[in-house]
Amino acid sequence: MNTVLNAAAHADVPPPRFVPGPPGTHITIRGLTKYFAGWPLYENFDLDIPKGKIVSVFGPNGCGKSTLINMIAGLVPIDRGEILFDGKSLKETKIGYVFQNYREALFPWKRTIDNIAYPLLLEGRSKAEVDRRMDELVASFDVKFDLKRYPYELSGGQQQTASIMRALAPRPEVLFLDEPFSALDFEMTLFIREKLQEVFMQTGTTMLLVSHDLEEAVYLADEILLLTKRPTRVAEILAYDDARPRTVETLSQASFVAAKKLSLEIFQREVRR
Ligand SMILES: Nc1ncnc2c1ncn2[C@@H]1O[C@H](COP(=O)(O)OP(=O)(O)OP(=O)(O)O)[C@@H](O)[C@H]1O
Repeated sequence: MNTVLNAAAHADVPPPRFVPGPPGTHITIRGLTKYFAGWPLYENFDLDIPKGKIVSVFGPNGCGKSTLINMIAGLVPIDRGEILFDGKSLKETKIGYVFQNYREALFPWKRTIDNIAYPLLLEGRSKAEVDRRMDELVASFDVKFDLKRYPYELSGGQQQTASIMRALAPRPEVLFLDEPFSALDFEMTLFIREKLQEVFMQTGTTMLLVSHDLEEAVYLADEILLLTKRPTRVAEILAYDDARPRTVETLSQASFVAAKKLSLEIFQREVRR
C-alpha cells in the first residue's frame, strides 16, 4: 500500500527545471545522484565547468573525485541527473581520457605509434589524415623516443606521454586526467606537467584533472574545485588566474602561495567536519 502511495506522490512531482550554467560554461551537471551499496556518494549535485579552462578536482580521500570525472566521461553510470556538454549529450561530444595507470591503458600488442593513432582509425580517418595528425603530435610533444617501440619497451614517463598523445589525437573537446602523474617519478612529472600546460596553451582544451597533490592541482588550474566528504558537495570553487606559462618561479609567487594556502584551509576544514 505504502509503495503505491509513494509511487503516486513521486509521479506528481515534476522533474526540476533544467537551469543552464552561466555564459562560458562547457559542462553542466544537474541533479547528479550516485549511490554505492545503498550509500549516497552524490545526491542532487549541481556543477558548471567552464569552457577552455583547467579545473583541478581536490578533496578528502574517497569523496568521489575519480567517480565524478568518470561519471562525466561516461565510464561510471549515474543513478539520476543530467550532464550536458555545450548543451549536447556525451555521445555527441569528443572526449579524451588519461588514466593514472598508463601500464594498463596502452595496448601492449600494438606499437606505441599505433596506440596513439588508434582513436583516429576508430574515427575512420584516412592514412594521410592519420599521418598528418601524428606528425603534429610528435612535433608538439617534442618526442625524442622511438614511437615504433612497444609500450613495455618505454619508460613510465614515455608511456604516459604516449597515453596523453593518444587522448589528444582526435582533438577532444574535453580531456579528463585521473591522477596522471601519480605513477611517475619527479622528473617525468615535471616534464609531463609542462607538456600539458603547453598543449593547453596551444589548444585551449577544457581539462578536468584529479590530483592528490595540492601544489600540482593549483599549479595547473584556472579553477580548483574543492569537494566535501561524502555525501559529496562543492565545498568551494577557487579561481587561480596567474598568467601562463607558469614556471618554477610561479611556485614562490605570492598569488600561488595564497591560492594553495586557501585551498589547504578549505580542505582541512572539510576533512575535520
Ligand atoms: N564500483 C564501486 N563500488 C562500490 N563503491 C565504490 C565503487 N567505486 C567507488 N566506490 C566508493 O566511492 C567512494 C569514492 O571513490 P573515488 O575513487 O571516486 O574517490 P576519490 O576521491 O577519487 O578517492 P581517493 O582520494 O582515495 O583517490 C569511495 O568510498 C569508494 O570506495
